[in-house]
Amino acid sequence: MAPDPRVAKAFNASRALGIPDEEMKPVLKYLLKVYGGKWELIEEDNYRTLVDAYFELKEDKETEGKRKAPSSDNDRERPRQKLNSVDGDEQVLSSGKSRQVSIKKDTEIQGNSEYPIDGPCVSHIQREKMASDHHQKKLMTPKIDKPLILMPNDGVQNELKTPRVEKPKSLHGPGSASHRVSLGPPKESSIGNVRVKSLTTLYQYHEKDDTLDDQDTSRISPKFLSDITKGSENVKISLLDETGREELPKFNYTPCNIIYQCANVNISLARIADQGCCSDCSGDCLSLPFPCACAQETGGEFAYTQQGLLKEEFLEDCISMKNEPKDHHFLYCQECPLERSKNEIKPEPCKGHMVKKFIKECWRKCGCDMQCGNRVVQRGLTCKLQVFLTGEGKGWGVRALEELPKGSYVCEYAGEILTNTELYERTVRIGGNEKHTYPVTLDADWGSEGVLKDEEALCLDATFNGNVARFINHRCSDANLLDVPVEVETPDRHYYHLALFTNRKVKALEELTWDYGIDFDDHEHPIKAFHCFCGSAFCRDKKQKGTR
Ligand SMILES: C[S@@+](CC[C@H](N)C(=O)[O-])C[C@H]1O[C@@H](n2cnc3c(N)ncnc32)[C@H](O)[C@@H]1O
Repeated sequence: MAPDPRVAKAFNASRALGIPDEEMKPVLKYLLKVYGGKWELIEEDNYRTLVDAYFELKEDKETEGKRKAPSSDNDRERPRQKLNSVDGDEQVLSSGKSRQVSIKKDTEIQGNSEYPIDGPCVSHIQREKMASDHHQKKLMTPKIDKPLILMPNDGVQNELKTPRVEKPKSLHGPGSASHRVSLGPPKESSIGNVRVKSLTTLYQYHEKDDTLDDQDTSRISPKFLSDITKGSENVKISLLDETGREELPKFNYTPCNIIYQCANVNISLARIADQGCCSDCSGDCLSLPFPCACAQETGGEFAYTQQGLLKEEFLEDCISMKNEPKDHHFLYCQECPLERSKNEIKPEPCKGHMVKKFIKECWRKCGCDMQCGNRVVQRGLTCKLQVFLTGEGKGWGVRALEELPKGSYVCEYAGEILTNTELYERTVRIGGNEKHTYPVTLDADWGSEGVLKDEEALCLDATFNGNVARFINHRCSDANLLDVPVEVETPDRHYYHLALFTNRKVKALEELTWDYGIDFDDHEHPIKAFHCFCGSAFCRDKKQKGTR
C-alpha cells in the first residue's frame, strides 16, 4: 500500500531531527488515537506536538526502565510492551501512569483514522504525602540564562530534548551569543535543587533549506521542562514557552495543601463519626446496590460515575447555582472574617458567600479500597496537562494535551493554607513587588455557624508553594472548569479541597480556565484585582471591556 502522504511528511520532519521512522511510528499512532485522528493538531507548528510526545515518551520509558531493571527472565519479558520495543505484537504506550492505550504493532497508519479514546480510568497510586516534606524544599527556578532545560537532580542523566522543527519566527529576541546553536559539549551547572543544561548542543532544523545549522542566531529556542512536578504527581506536567523569552516561574511545586502556620485544620479519626463513614463497606462503594453513608452529603447518590466523571445532574446543579445565583444561594456571616481583615475595629456587614454543593469522598475510616469510585480527588491527577505561555497578557496558563470529557477531574487548587489575617499580612509585606497568584478563600461554609475565629477562616495561597492549578487563568462566566468543594479527611467545613472539574467537553490543547469569582468592583479587597484579559463576552472587568 502506498504510504499515506501525511504520514510520510511527519516522518520526514522527524527524520530531520535524527528520529528513526520505526521509533516515531508508535508515537504518531498514539497521537492520532488521542486526538481522534485530527491530523491538524499533529501537523501544527511543524509537528511540534509529535516531537514533544516522542521525547516525553522516550524519557518515560527510560525512567521506567531504570526503576524496573529486569532481574529475571520473566522480568525481561516486560519491557517488550513498552514504546520502542518492536518485537511484540502489541505496544502499550503509557500517557501518564494511570492511562494506557494499546496499539497493534503493525497496523497501518491511516490518514483519516478515527480511534476511540479511552475514558479516564482509575489510578492505583495512593497519594500519601507529608506536607512537611514540601515545606523544606526550595523555590524552583532562579534566574538562569536561556535557552535551557531543567532536569531533576536525581542523579539520572536525562537526555537532551526538544530540538524542535522551528518555523522562522518574527521574534528576533536577544539574538545574542547565548542563543547560538553550536555543536560543543553540553554545559551543565547546578542551581538550587535542579540541574541546568545549556541547550548549546541542540541542533535546529531549518525548514527553508533542510539543513542543520550551527550558526543561525535569529531564532529563539523554546524553553521546555518535561515535568514541573518533580515527580510528585501521578503524571508529568510539562512546561512550554515557545518564545523562549519568559522567565521561568519561581515557586515550589507541592501536590497537596500545606499549613503555613496558624490555620486550624484538625485532621483526626476521632472527629469522623461512625455514621459519617462506611466502615462496613469493602471494594468499590459505587457498585453497591444502595449507596453507602458517604453518599448522604450528595443526597444519597454518589457524585461520581463509574468512569470517574462528575455526574451530569450534580454538575448541572453546580453550574446553575453559579450562573443564576438566587438569594438562597448565599450565606451571610454574623461577623465576616473578610470584612474583619479589612477593618478589625468596625467591620462592615458581610457581603455574602455563595453556598456550594459539597462532595464527600470515602476516607481512612471507610472499609472500601483505594480504587473505590468515591475516591477521585484524593487519588490525584490523571489528565495530561501542560503549562504554557498564553501570549495574551495573562502570563502562563494550563492546557490539556488530550480531549477531556465533561465532568473530568482535572486537579485541585493546592497551596499554603493561611488564615485570612496571615494572607492580609503577607499581601502587605510583599506589596506590589511580587506577582500574586490570586488566593482562594475557603468560604463555602462561612455563615452557617456563629462567628468564625481567625484560625478557622482559611484560604489557599499558591504563590510560593502550589500545584499546577496555580497556573490556571481566570475567565469570567464561561470558563471550562468548575470548582467544587470536596470533603476528604475532615468533616470540618472550614477546610476542604477545592477540586476543578470540566463543565463541558474540552478539546485537546484548549486552555483550561476557571472563574475565580472576582468582584472587579471591590476596590477594598486585600488583593488588588488584575486587569482581566479573559476575552469572554461576559467579562466583568468593565475597564477592560472599554479597551478591548
Ligand atoms: C493563578 S495565577 C494564573 C497563572 C498566571 N497567569 C501566571 O503566569 O503565573 C493568577 C494570575 O494570573 C493572571 N491572570 C489570570 N487570569 C487572568 C486574566 N483573565 N486576565 C489577566 N490576567 C490574568 C493574574 O496576574 C492573576 O493574578
